[in-house]
Amino acid sequence: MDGFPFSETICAVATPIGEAGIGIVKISGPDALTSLRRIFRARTVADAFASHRLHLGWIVDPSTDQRLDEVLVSYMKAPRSYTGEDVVEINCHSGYAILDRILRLVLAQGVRLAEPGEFTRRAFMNGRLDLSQAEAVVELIRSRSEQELAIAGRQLRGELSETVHAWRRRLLNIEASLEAFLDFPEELEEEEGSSGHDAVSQELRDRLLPAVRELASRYDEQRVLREGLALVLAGKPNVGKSSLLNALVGRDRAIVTPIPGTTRDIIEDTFVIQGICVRVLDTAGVRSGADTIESCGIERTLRSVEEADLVIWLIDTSRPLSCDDDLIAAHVIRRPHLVILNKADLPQVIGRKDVFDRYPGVEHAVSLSVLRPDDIQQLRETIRTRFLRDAQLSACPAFIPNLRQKRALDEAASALERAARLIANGDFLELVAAEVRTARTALETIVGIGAPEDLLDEVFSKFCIGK
Ligand SMILES: Nc1nc2c(c(=O)[nH]1)N(C=O)[C@@H](CNc1ccc(C(=O)N[C@@H](CCC(=O)O)C(=O)O)cc1)CN2
Ligand SMILES: Nc1nc2c(ncn2[C@@H]2O[C@H](COP(=O)(O)OP(=O)(O)OP(=O)(O)O)[C@@H](O)[C@H]2O)c(=O)[nH]1
Ligand SMILES: [Mg+2]
Repeated sequence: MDGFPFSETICAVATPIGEAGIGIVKISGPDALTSLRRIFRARTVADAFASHRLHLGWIVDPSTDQRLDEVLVSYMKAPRSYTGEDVVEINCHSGYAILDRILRLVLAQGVRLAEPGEFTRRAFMNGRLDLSQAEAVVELIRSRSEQELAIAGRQLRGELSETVHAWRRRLLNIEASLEAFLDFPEELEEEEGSSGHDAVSQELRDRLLPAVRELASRYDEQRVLREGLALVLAGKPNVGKSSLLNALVGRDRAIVTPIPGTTRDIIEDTFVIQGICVRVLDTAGVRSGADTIESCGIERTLRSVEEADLVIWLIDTSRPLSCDDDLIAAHVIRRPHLVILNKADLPQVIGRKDVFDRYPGVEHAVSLSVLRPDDIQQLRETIRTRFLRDAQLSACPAFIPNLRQKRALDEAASALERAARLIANGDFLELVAAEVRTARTALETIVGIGAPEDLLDEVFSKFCIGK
């Protein structure tokens, strides 16, 4: 990546590559307009390229003068653009060959291909958005549910940034007071007594610390709203796990056969219950004496059970319980779980009592047939009320930090705690000041102030090309 301010002009396809109504090739940097001029013939012969207007014309191959595609082009002159640089967008027809051809024509003008997230990284470097807003852009793109979208939207609008900036200003004020105490210790003692200390100590311990902690705690409490609920379907072979996956997501996602051991690997899909995303994992049936491939699958199943927010353990009630069920039970009971007594439509060999007697740790069991749509509807309702209610109730007012932000908040909280303790013990103010500074620096990484290169690399590597 070249130095700031950037001298290189970058380009990328900003839309999914494939057949679609329109595709966009985006160019940003000092040579954006010059490179466009070489490959664009406006329909009307106006030489001046008005900024923030759409221009209709043709993309032409300058070496052959062949017209390739009729396009609409926009030019956004610096600094009034997304990146803060000169930006050109070519709105062409979308298809593999045409997008590839236009992109290569742009590259041939001395423009280089953008790295993932590089447009947004430039926007960040030019002060168009801060780091938490840049992260919000990715999270907005990744959102699959109303809830995720709402959180990303709040972050993009700068809600987190405002909170962090307000805390930062207060910490800067505290640092200034501490400096003053250090420079004029006699004034502090004579005129203010220890009240100066008290004010600082109260501000740190009673106001800032609880606020920072509260925001950090939302990550653990409401992570499901941000990341979705990880739901794992587990059970012996042939109990109906894959049938349940298909029923929940409403399409034929996994292969279903009467042969036990059909699913060998983890199959993942998502569905949404009342605005909350549920990531559902169908797994290989657990049984002893399986072949090598199947055993690997079983190992994966047990691992995913450990990581699940909720495990649905399916039991086939038309067959007796066995030692394979005991093995599954041992893993499932330690996790939040729901037992499904499946195949209720068949003659029943075991009942609810058999399960509760054999596995005292089981908390909740529902009897149903995965083949009946009404039963699936009922199951969605059970998942919602039993496992998502808390999340939904507390959803509306609160912003929820992501993992990176939570770590920064934790770091700030620890430093604030140490600072408050030092000042209460009457320790050296230099030490207090150092902790306050540590807290401030941790908070600053959230919005990207003084963010080191590798942090930026990490954040922007999550972006797609063309963003
Ligand atoms: N065609 C297109 N659609 C798009 C984008 C884009 O880059 N191109 N966006 C890309 O993500 C999003 C819109 N976000 C944008 C945010 C800021 C600016 C922008 O030009 N900001 C200038 C102010 C412009 C003005 O003065 O009116 C600025 O911040 O200085 C443009 C798009 C979604 N849709
Ligand atoms: N009668 C009846 N058959 C069911 C029910 N649920 C699933 N089945 C049948 O049971 C068989 C096995 O279903 P799958 O969904 O493939 O079972 P699985 O648990 O994914 O099996 P493995 O992938 O082998 O672990 C299929 O023939 C399904 O049609 C049910 O509620 N009632
Ligand atoms: Mg299966």
